[in-house]
Amino acid sequence: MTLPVDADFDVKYGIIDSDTPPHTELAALYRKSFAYYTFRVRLPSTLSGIIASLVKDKDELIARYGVDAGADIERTAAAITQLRTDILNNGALLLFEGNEPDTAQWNEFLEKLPPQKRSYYHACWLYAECYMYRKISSIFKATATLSSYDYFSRQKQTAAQLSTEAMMAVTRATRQTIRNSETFQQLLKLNLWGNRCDLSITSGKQVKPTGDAFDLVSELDANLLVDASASIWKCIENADSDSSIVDIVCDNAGYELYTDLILAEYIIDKGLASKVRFNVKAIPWFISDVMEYDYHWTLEFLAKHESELLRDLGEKLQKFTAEGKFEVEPIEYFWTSPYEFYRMEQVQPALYERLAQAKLVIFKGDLNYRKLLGDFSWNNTEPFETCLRGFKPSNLCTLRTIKADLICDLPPGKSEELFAKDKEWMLTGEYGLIQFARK
Ligand SMILES: O=P(O)(O)OC[C@@]1(O)O[C@H](CO)[C@@H](O)[C@@H]1O
Repeated sequence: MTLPVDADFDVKYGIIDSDTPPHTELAALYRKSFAYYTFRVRLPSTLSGIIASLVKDKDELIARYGVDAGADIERTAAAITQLRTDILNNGALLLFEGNEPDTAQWNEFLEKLPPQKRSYYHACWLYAECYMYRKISSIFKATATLSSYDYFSRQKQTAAQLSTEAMMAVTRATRQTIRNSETFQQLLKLNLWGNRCDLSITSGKQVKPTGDAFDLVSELDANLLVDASASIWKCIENADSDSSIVDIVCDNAGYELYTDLILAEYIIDKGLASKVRFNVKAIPWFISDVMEYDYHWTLEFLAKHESELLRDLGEKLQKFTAEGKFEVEPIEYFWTSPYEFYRMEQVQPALYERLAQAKLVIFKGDLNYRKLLGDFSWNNTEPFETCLRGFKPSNLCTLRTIKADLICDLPPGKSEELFAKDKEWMLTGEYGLIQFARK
């Protein structure tokens, strides 16, 4: 984390020169936090990337959306440049104006924030970062020609294409599997480490999965700091459960989504559930998050692949989707709201009740982890249950590679040991967690 040296900035915006204090909301207010680095460096770079690709793809966009798109591209690039400037100047989190389905919910949320906490550096990190992605979406939605354009789609598709080798190796290794705890735990871990390939952590730079995925899973066991995979197996193989549904709350497209599909295929093939539901994002989100279109694009990518192995897999998964064994859930704006999950029952009771139908809910990735823990600096040994603050619609687990400075449920001394080796160990995605909470 190389930070810009600008004492004036810190003085002007009241930045505190410390880590996030214990038991405090995470915020870019703390100079030594990852949130500060995110707002000073990562997000401005993400926005520059969007502007650059609008300029680069202008002709293609005009060919696709018509000549009026030319002016919309100019306006959009200007609005995103403004957003970047606002972030670099600790601007306010203003109310949204468009008539998108979630505008009222967002505005109600923003209006309830204390006025002194309604700016990028003073708001809770989770709120301010979600706000930025919602704001980008509103800029595109306000145009006549680009309102349905997914400005991250090319990056997501490239990520999938770059993963072909890894996909072939994993597909080959999983055509004949056994229904047992060991195999299930391996696939769960494969799925966990798939979360390393996220584009928002690199501000959009591609990450190519290399090496044999299953060898890597074994090698990475030492980096798995909490491993509740055996308890998750017990939960899912339990024949007494009334429910036969597993929910996956998805994170990234590309290789990670592929590993979600492989885990889901196993769950269906081995009769561990009759349906796997995929919960995807309503708007382009944290660069690489899965939207409904990405799900179908990925199945099509596999089904039309030159490799017979991937083609067979793609066709099988398309059939699962047509038969309702795999289901993409209807658009749900709660996932792209700023709310922590402990507030779901109150804010979006229908979603809470829907998750309660599942025998297991799998939360993927770092941002979902932040929402489970509520972007809060828990003590690193505090129990997962405590940190969920009562959120437990069903049995739930989290598969998260660690890319942000919050954590819980570690064995005493572990965090200190890792900090002694590398003071940035929480930011690299090299370490992972599989945590579980029984309903
Ligand atoms: O949810 P994901 O894809 O695993 O990670 C999202 C992420 O890159 O974005 C956040 C910061 O911008 C971090 O919490 C995390 O590193």
